[in-house]
Amino acid sequence: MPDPLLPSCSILLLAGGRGQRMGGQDKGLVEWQGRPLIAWLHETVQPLTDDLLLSCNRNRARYSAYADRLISDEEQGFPGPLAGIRSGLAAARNAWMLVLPCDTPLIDRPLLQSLYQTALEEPDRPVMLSCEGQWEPLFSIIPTGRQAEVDACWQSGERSPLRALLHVGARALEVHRGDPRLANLNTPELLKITGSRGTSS
Ligand SMILES: Nc1nc2c(ncn2[C@@H]2O[C@H](COP(=O)(O)OP(=O)(O)OP(=O)(O)O)[C@@H](O)[C@H]2O)c(=O)[nH]1
Ligand SMILES: [Mg+2]
Repeated sequence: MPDPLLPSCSILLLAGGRGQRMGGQDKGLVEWQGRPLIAWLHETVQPLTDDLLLSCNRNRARYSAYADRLISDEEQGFPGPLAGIRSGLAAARNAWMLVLPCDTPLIDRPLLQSLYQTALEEPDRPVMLSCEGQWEPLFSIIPTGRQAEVDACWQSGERSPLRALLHVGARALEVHRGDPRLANLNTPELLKITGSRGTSS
């Protein structure tokens, strides 16, 4: 395997949700422009890492094509994305873990590389995107050495990824509101957008 473009960085694709706004469908497997949403993410991130994790709570056989390893939440009943992050931090083999949601097929490598460069500046602190002041905790890089603190947050009852990451000192990488790369396809209506992927290098 060639050297990963983001050295020492595991990647966690979050696809463990209920998909309620999508009528209960497993959102990562819903098709957009002829392919499952997760396939677009996989194509973008696969060359970046030597440790690609995917968090799912259903359809493991289908998801196995899109990751090196699958993980699931410890608790049943879709306890929320922080459960996936927590399991990811426990499984990740590298010093950092990049977190991404499964429903953002327009995300590109330059943005992920910017997030990574920002993480390198202060290696012990998480970084998350912020759209003109609105934090986006599911677009983040977390030092895996902070796992015990995130876990302690969870054990104390915290379920918000944002509050958990702020608790461990997260800082922001600012992007413009409406950056098309962050388009989040949560509903059947939004799936109709025909954004172009351009080149993903
Ligand atoms: N592991 C895990 N991931 C989750 C869970 N809930 C949401 N996610 C993931 O977190 C990301 C953001 O969540 P949403 O966009 O709200 O997705 P969702 O929860 O499946 O959709 P809704 O039910 O419509 O809210 C998606 O990539 C989800 O797959 C969960 O309980 N466990
Ligand atoms: Mg949700």
